[in-house]
Amino acid sequence: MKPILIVNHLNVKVGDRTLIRDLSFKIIPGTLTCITGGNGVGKTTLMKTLLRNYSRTGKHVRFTVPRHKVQYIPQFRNIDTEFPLTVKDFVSLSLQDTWLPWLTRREHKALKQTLQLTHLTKLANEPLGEASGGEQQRAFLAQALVTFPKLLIMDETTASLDINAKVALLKLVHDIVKQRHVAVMFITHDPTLVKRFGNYKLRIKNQHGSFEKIGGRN
Ligand SMILES: Nc1ncnc2c1ncn2[C@@H]1O[C@H](COP(=O)(O)OP(=O)(O)OP(=O)(O)O)[C@@H](O)[C@H]1O
Repeated sequence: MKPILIVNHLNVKVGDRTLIRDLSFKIIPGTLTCITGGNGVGKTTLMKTLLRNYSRTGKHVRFTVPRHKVQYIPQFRNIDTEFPLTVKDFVSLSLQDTWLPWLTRREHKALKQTLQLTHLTKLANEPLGEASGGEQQRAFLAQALVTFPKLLIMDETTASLDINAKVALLKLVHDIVKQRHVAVMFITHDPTLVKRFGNYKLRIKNQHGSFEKIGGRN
């Protein structure tokens, strides 16, 4: 299957400091790749490097999909609990790329489908600030999914959740990977999640990355 992202002999740096050397791997559609490694090894910096070097022809980082088909959910999102933004409005912030101040029929359809997919339909008109941690994470996921990305990069979005909520979110992500045939790169410190939901694992240690298939999954 044609990869979405090809990384070839990439060095990842912050300033003059090299965090990861000679990294190579490929991401294919419909798979979940877990990125693991100790604190400070460069997982987040790797994701930022990939996005910063987005190119269709690059030697070290090459994407085969347009930039708008790659979405990133960052590690920290601050939500102002006082701000009167509903779940639905928050999710639609990724839409509205036309000059129209309202959503098109197609955008409405995408919004409705995505709210259903992420089990947020009932909460659509509730304030995001009042949603639980797990519900907010689903809203972040929905905001990224509403544009139908081909590659979704998630940076430890489960860090603030308890284990049951983490498993529930990853189960949902895993189902979406299969249903929408999207590729997900997911940074995590949690071996249980890697074992249970990952198709591939990229482990970063001592400035090197090892990329391997997990179990018998594709
Ligand atoms: N903008 C920056 N300027 C200087 N140093 C940075 C910058 N961003 C990251 N670093 C450093 O690069 C190293 C890797 O950071 P990074 O956040 O990529 O690690 P990580 O593997 O994602 O860590 P964690 O698991 O703790 O989130 C750290 O030592 C960090 O302090």
